[in-house]
Amino acid sequence: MPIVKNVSRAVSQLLQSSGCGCGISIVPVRCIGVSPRQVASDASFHSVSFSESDHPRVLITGGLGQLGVGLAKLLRKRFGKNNVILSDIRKPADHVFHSGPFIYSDILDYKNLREIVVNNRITWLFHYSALLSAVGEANVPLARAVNITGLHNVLDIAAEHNLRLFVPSTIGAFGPTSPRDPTPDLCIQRPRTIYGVSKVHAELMGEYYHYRYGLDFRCLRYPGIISADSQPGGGTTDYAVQIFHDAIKTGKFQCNLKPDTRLPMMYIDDCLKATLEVMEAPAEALTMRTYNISAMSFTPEELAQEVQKHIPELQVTYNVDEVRQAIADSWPMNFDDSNARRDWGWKHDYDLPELVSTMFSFLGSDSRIAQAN
Ligand SMILES: NC(=O)C1=CN([C@@H]2O[C@H](COP(=O)(O)OP(=O)(O)OC[C@H]3O[C@@H](n4cnc5c(N)ncnc54)[C@H](O)[C@@H]3O)[C@@H](O)[C@H]2O)C=CC1
Ligand SMILES: CC(=O)[C@H](N)C(=O)O
Repeated sequence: MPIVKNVSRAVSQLLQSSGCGCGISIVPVRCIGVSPRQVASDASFHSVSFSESDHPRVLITGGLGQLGVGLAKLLRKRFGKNNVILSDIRKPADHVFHSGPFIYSDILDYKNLREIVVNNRITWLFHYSALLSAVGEANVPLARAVNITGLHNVLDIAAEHNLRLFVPSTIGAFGPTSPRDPTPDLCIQRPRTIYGVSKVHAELMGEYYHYRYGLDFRCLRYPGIISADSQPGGGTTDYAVQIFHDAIKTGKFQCNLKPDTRLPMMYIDDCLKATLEVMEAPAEALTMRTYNISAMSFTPEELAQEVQKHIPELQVTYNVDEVRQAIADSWPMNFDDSNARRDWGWKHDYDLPELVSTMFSFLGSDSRIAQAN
């Protein structure tokens, strides 16, 4: 009890003091009573620290989705295979399992997550677990648990163990009352999906932990991400990946959004590059902790026209999914990422033509419909 009283006193002193509390290390609420920070400072398990020149020890949560395996590949190239641990609640494919360390981790299991961080001396955490926009609307209680309760676990563990924490946000963190063309970093955010609400919550909680506890929180709002070797996990922008597979396999594509629905999009290599860059950026360069990043913006019709330059026989029809269409109609059409470009030199490499030709060279023009017939 005396410890709790002392911490409470410290908290109330901080609350009464002016300013943001940057640099003042106060334990997050959950740690009161159980935090290793209350163990004597010479406790050996907590005394290991890494110098600036050492590689970070990385954990990726939700790493078996569309983005995590590619992120692990990039980070392993940079920091060494064994310094990057992929985790998820799903069973990894053989090639993923054999490509580097993998561990089971359910982000809703706080103690297990903490154990993984401690036992593996994790210093950087990329928190990718989430339910995306369309699957989130189909299962709101699960989306609320994973995207909000799971985030709370991650934030507390990251603050408790002084981790550098990356949490992706999304164009879906904006809503119908946000300016949509373009959408700046700071504006009204009233999303109407559980996904969007949970991501605004993540942005705000991460920034709060940064100012309140000194957590090194970094966040990028990703556009819809397009990748060739991984499937999207149930979002509104999934059509922009599916069109390539269907064009190659059948020469026909049925789009679930209207032809003129404009959304910001990005090739996965640009997305992962930005993620590593913002994590490596010196803290002094970051005037904000949550940034929009942008590359291109297109409609299904414009994407189909670009794809038809490679597969002219592609037939596109439209069968609108009302849920996805309503979501898309409330999201940004163009994303203003000028702050990211100014602060840490963000620059994308792929515009629409490069994206489409890269997707086809990756997916293999050998398997084109023309040859399948
Ligand atoms: N892919 C995209 O277009 C975009 C993605 N993002 C964000 O990037 C992150 C990664 O996205 P994706 O890889 O596309 O997502 P995804 O839906 O493909 O993968 C999410 C992963 O989270 C895992 N997961 C679910 N419940 C879990 C739990 N209780 N514990 C641990 N893991 C759990 C799933 O098994 C899945 O492998 C997400 O936070 C997403 O919101 C943001 C904007 C765009
Ligand atoms: C843009 C995203 O966050 C995701 N791809 C989705 O469509 O839900």
